[in-house]
Amino acid sequence: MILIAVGNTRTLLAYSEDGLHFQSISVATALHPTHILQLWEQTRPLLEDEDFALGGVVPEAMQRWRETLPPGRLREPELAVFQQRIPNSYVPAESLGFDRRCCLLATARDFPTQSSIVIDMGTAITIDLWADGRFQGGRILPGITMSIHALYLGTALLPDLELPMTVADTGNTTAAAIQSGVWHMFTDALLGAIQQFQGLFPDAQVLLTGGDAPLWQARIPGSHYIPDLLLRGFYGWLQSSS
Ligand SMILES: Nc1ncnc2c1ncn2[C@@H]1O[C@H](COP(=O)(O)OP(=O)(O)O)[C@@H](O)[C@H]1O
Ligand SMILES: CC(C)(COP(=O)(O)O)[C@@H](O)C(=O)NCCC(=O)O
Ligand SMILES: [K+]
Repeated sequence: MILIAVGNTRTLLAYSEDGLHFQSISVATALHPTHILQLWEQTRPLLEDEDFALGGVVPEAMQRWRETLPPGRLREPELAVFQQRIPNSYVPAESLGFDRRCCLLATARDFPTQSSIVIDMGTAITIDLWADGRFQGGRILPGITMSIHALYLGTALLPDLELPMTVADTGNTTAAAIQSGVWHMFTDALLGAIQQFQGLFPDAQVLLTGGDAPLWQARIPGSHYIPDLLLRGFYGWLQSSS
């Protein structure tokens, strides 16, 4: 079975035999599924009767996948299984993002009794709290690239910068000032959320994932970077669905 996880920027295709180790590729979500499958075949040939599992947070891109893949070969994970595994008060229940669900499922399975703060640094950033055997709720922030781009779009004179950034406490060029502002905004927002959540649940560990997580890990003391957290949760979700 090939897992397809559609994020706002990147789509992951992955194969695993044990749910812990993944062969995967990350491609632009904007590409057509036919093109993405061609790229996948450079990693691992598709079987004649290959099964697929689809989840994501971009309805239009997911619809393209449904139209491209043979109907009998496509599974989508069930909300009821998530609701049973992850008690929560999110309303409406179905609105919680697929990526957040997957990360919570993997966290709850690996650390059922320990509190965890799950930070997913993707197109947007989510900070979700697993504690006392339930999803306690979380925060949604703009992502790093999106924030830098928003300064460019909303002003006449600010340039569009690319990651990674070099950062000073005080910037003495426009670029350095933007980098300093964005960097400190996120460092302070993440450290502040961690401090508040650990005030509620002192045993809470910090798990980091998502495309921008490697850039930030060094700034978050004691955090654990888990690159495949979403895929691990997605895989486990499908196993318990069948
Ligand atoms: N090749 C790449 N293309 C675009 N963004 C990338 C790439 N590599 C890393 N990134 C960074 O990763 C972020 C997207 O992270 P990801 O977890 O893939 O997002 P999503 O799940 O929202 O699609 C972007 O904001 C960008 O800063
Ligand atoms: C918050 C998100 C945009 C993050 O997605 P990403 O940036 O990683 O692609 C996504 O989880 C989403 O669209 N969620 C739906 C709303 C919610 O979770 O409440
Ligand atoms: K994500």
